[in-house]
Amino acid sequence: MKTLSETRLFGGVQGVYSHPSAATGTEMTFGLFLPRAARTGKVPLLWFLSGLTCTHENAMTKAGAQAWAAEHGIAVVFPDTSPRGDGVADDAAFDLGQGAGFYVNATQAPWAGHYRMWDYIATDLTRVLFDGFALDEGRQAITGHSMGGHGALSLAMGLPGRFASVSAFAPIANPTQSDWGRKQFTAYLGADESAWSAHDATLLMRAHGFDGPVLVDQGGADQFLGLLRPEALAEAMVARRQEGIFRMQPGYDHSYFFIATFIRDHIAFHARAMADSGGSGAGS
Ligand SMILES: N[C@@H](CCC(=O)N[C@@H](CS)C(=O)NCC(=O)O)C(=O)O
Repeated sequence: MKTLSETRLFGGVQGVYSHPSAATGTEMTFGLFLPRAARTGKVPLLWFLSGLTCTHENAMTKAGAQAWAAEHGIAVVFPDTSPRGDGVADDAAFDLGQGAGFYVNATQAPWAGHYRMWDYIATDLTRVLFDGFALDEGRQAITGHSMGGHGALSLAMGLPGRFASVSAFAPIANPTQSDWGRKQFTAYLGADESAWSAHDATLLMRAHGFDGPVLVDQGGADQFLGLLRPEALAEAMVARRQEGIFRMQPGYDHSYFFIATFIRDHIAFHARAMADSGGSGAGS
């Protein structure tokens, strides 16, 4: 692992690091905020998965998470959204290829070689984080925005027991029924739609839900509402009797201004759930 930068803020440290990933076969960059408490003991970890076109940097610099993470004594990791580099397949469209990994393991050419973002998050980056930093593997939670909200919800429901809580800002909530999903799943996973359902938050919610609290915020003036399909997830949460809160926020769009407005609530929500979850030890 290489340290690219470490900068003091809110009494903690905002680091940027890179490391070789066996999952993607590339060098990957991530941001990690460690609160002051990490100097003397292991702290809980919140994952923040970003959306289309983002690198590790967007949420790290624009979401405003660190002030509240420092207050609650929790770390926040900001992973990249895809493998990158000259030897990595790409597409001219902003919603496919580099910056648009969709948190799946691609099985189709030309993507299968490097686009393994599920394994990257679930396994590779997990080991780098818990082996390299003062983080409590038994206290993890996950959030994300848009494509990253899709990633957070599908990883949380796909890896039962791992995350104490899950939240999302304007998630791509029902990708198997949206052009933000069908296009990418066809490219990465192939035309057989049976391989897609493990990556659709609405279908996962209908099938088994999440064993813990869920918080979803959606802007009412989001320019991508038709692609995000929040109503499908909200209906599935009610049908499942899922513990959780779905909030429509009138007037808010899809931007980081929306995220920055509500991030305080999400950090407090996850801090509470991770404190309740026991911690120290058996993270899976
Ligand atoms: N560039 C796209 C929109 C991409 C977009 O809105 N990306 C969101 C995530 S889905 C984002 O976080 N962008 C980066 C940023 O705002 O910093 C378009 O023009 O339609």
